[in-house]
Amino acid sequence: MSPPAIIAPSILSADFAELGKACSDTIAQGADWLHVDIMDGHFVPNMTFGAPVVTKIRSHVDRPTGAYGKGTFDCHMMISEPKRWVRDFQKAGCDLYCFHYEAAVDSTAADSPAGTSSAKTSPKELIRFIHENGMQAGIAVKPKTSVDVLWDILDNPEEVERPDMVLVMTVEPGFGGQSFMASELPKVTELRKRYPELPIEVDGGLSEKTIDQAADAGANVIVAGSAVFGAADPGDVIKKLREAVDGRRGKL
Ligand SMILES: O=C(CO)[C@@H](O)[C@H](O)COP(=O)(O)O
Repeated sequence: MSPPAIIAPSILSADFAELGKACSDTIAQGADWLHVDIMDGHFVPNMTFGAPVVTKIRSHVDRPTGAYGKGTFDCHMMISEPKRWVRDFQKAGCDLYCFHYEAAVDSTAADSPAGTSSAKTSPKELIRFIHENGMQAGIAVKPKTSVDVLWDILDNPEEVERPDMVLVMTVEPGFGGQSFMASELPKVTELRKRYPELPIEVDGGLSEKTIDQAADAGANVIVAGSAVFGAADPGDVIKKLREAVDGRRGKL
């Protein structure tokens, strides 16, 4: 059976002037995780914030008691040098460090302090490094990246080098409020067929209007920014997203 729904509102759509309160309110309204979008202005054409802000908002939400637990900080690293920031984000309170496949394999990444450069770091090595630093590891793919690049990584016999979650982007990363790309769902279908128990996250354009398609494909970790933070009743939206996913468990 596919894993249960995990609803992870993206705080990119929250009021940044009240970010700590937005985080605690959203968890109180029924969210499981908080999806924390980290953008460097290089890997994506937008910037958000770094580890110091994560440290501050972390104190507004109780830490999860186990893997995938309530209060998980799911940090989506839209950055060119994912290895460089692993230790900083672990110290800041990140629980799940989700890097982009495209950034890990891009050997044109800028120079970094010794031992921290992402250049020539394979996804497998990076996953191992994230695990060694006490976090769960996620791997994300942009819309133009084929899901075929993931089979070798997911089938790795070395458990410490296998990701705990795959994130399939359903928009081009960089901004909230974009239209959902249903064209990305065959990736989710294929992942769910091969890995019945793998947490599969979808991110971008998820709402009450698009959740049924994503849930039918087999996604169980649902990121929603504008749909949650723009709602009159965020708790009701979170509940409906959860019902759509959990209603399909056992039928996929
Ligand atoms: O990673 C991103 C954007 O790059 C997302 O997390 C968005 O923040 C989701 O926002 P909505 O599409 O749900 O408004």
